Amino acid sequence: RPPASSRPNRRIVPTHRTSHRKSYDYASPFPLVGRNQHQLQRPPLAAGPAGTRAGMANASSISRSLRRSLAPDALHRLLLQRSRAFVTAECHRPVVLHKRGPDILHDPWFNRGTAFSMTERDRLGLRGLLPPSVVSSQQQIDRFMGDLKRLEQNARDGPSDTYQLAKWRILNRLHDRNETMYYKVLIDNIEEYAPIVYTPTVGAVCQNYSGLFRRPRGMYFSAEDRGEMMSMVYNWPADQVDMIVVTDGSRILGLGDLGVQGIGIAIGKLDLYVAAAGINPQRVLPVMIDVGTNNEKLLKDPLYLGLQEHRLEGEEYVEIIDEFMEAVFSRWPNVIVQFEDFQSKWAFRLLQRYRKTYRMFNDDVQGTAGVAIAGLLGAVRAQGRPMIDFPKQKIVVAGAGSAGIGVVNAASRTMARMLGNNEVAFESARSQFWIVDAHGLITEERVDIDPDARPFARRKSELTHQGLNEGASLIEVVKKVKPDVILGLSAVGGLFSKEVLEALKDSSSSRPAIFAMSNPTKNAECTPEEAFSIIGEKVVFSSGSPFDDVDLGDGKIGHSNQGNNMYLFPGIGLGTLLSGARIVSDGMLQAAAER
Ligand SMILES: NC(=O)C1=CN([C@@H]2O[C@H](COP(=O)(O)OP(=O)(O)OC[C@H]3O[C@@H](n4cnc5c(N)ncnc54)[C@H](O)[C@@H]3O)[C@@H](O)[C@H]2O)C=CC1
Ligand SMILES: CC(=O)C(=O)O
Ligand SMILES: [Mg+2]
Repeated sequence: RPPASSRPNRRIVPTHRTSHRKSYDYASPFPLVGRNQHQLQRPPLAAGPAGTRAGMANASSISRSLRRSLAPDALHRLLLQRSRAFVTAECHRPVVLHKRGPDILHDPWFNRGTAFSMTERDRLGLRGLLPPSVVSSQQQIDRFMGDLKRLEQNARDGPSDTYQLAKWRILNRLHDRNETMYYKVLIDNIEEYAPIVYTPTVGAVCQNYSGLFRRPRGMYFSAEDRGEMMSMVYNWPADQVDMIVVTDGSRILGLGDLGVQGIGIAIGKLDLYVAAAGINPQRVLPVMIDVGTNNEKLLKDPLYLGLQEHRLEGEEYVEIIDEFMEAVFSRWPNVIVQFEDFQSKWAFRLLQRYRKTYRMFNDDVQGTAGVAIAGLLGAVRAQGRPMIDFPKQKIVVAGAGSAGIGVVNAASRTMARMLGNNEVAFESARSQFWIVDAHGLITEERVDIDPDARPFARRKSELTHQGLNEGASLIEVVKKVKPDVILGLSAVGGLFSKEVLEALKDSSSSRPAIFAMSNPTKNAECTPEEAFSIIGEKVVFSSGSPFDDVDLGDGKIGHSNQGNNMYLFPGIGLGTLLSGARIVSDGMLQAAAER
């Protein structure tokens, strides 16, 4: 290792192979960081204070008699001059670096983080281990200072948000230092810290990721990496990877397109794989596929760490995902890939494209459905009815995206199975669902109906009988249908308004159920306080992000349950891994939900 005085400015030369070492002698015109850039980034030089290594080295380079004969300020000037000459000379000598890839990123002597140039990333085995954007050291400092200052400001959710982010940061730092200890803390306190490493705090983390970014975790594949992915996967240090959670950042929780910052959700989900399913932390890999972002704010943000261009679409997009899948399965043929928070149009298409070939599943479509079915069956039991009554439940679903349609698809199949698994059973099961999206009730009269929603569009004949029309509002639907359950996967906070909840009082169920499943907390369709205060203690309540139970007085508690795919995906991954299943089938998810 070089002397302390010269560390930050040394040029970095990979010498992991002897052949490289030979060719990189000091005289060679080494094409590393451009020399100019290197000099521009050099901090001002000064003699180290007496007593430090740098100071001692320089002081001892002046003879004792000269030191005695000089006035203190003259001696100081001379020291300064000599130390400059020394450091400047040192700066021009390349560092002989015996490390590659993550080892460099974890070494504070050599790590430059996002300031590593693309050529350095290629030479040092770092490609894919950092977000794609290359920033200057000044930008790195700006990001750090912004983050430091943010602690003093109120973030999106008010003061408590800042506090949660601070907790996340402390946990994250522990993860950087000692992963075993991190997971022990998480496992022993899972109820307390799941809301920090996962929803809701992970939402704020993703929103602020470019500011919070310190050390990269996971891999980044960008549109610029086309044709390189097969070799890039070998930059990951683990020979065995069991679980990958991949996102393209296009729909992070209910927060929309967060681009490269969505990596936070993949990290959070994998934390739960380790803490809840006992997957070896050395065998998990969070992945971000950066194909740009359509978030105008991020496109203009100088600190944004992803590609600052609009999202790729169409075949170009699919080719990138194809290349990624081929690359990871070629290096780790037994890996399981969980797709997470892809916007709905791609969630369904990619699931259909890969599900029969690769060990993969889509958590938002399939994991959410499994958890919702488990909750719906629990609600039947809470009504004191036998499970076989499930196909009689009337369910209104607000939201027809990947999650809403995923739930309706899978829940109707569960009903149909209970009814005999034939065509009549499917038709009967279908008619138990009313889907309302941003344009109201979806019926077969809907123009440009989404093909995934079409099978569940209400038939014209049913509409007259029910007194409903195409596009009917959620309130109208709840009033007319008197559902047993209203289930929100709309990402619209407060959608289950006072009027909707009042209408639910007329439910035909003895214990109507409300599943306000949208995340994070602010996007919940209603709070448990609202539900219990309007409908009363008989309501069964569950939400995507955790809420406290409600004190109903007289020693009664209104239980606030959590309905989140986190109760399912770790088990799906673990089960697939242990069973050696070649694909993740619908049957596996149904079985998991029923268990
Ligand atoms: N609790 C859980 O385990 C999970 C929760 N989610 C949450 O579900 C939400 C939606 O996710 P995606 O389906 O992927 O999103 P998406 O954006 O594809 O779908 C949202 C749907 O809500 C509809 N919508 C918008 N405004 C509406 C309104 N006023 N009334 C009724 N419907 C309205 C839209 O038309 C669209 O169909 C997100 O907030 C996400 O966090 C998603 C997966 C799992
Ligand atoms: C929980 C989850 O997967 C989501 O909100 O997208
Ligand atoms: Mg999700």
